[in-house]
Amino acid sequence: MKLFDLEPDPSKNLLPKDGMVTYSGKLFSQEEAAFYFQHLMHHIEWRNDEAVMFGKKIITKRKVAWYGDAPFSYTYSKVTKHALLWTEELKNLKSKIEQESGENFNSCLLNLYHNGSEGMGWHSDGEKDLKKDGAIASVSFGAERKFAFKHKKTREKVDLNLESGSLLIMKGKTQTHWLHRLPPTNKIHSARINLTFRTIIG
Ligand SMILES: O=C(O)CCC(=O)C(=O)O
Ligand SMILES: [Fe+2]
Repeated sequence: MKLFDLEPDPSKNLLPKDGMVTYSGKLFSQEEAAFYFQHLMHHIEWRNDEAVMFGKKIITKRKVAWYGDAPFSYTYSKVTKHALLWTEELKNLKSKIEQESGENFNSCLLNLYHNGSEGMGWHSDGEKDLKKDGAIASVSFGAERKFAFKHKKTREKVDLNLESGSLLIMKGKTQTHWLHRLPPTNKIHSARINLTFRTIIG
């Protein structure tokens, strides 16, 4: 019997309804997480993200990169991007996440937040290029940040902390009924890298 609820339980749904979010906690040791953080920081082709907001093209401070099985084109924040082909390390990460989640992925969006001033606003990942109700696996390395969900109708909120080396999975109707965000904070002065493994349909 588990006496204390300190360990994350990957079979527990964190959402009260209308979707499924599970948190596996730290899947990677501190050494592995440090290795991947450094490796990704230096070897990923990071670019400032372009988005269209209120009809104007803006460039975000956050950096992004997009990798996959094939040079897919993908429309995100109203701008079309093309995937680069997997690196060895990304392939290794993908197979570990596939084993752990029992899901398959064919692409990955990476985000680099240089410090707490950079975040991502409320959104859901329901773009038409994504498999409908497909699982999205989110892996974090570096600074621990808060992550939040908000129900689109009832406005109920669910928050959690995403630790370095951790895995979060969103699936089922989550993107239909819930928004999520990475809130900015003035308490964090170091970088975080996030990878979201996804399934693109051609
Ligand atoms: O950085 C994160 O944890 C989430 C990123 C995200 O929501 C996205 O890329 O769609
Ligand atoms: Fe997202």
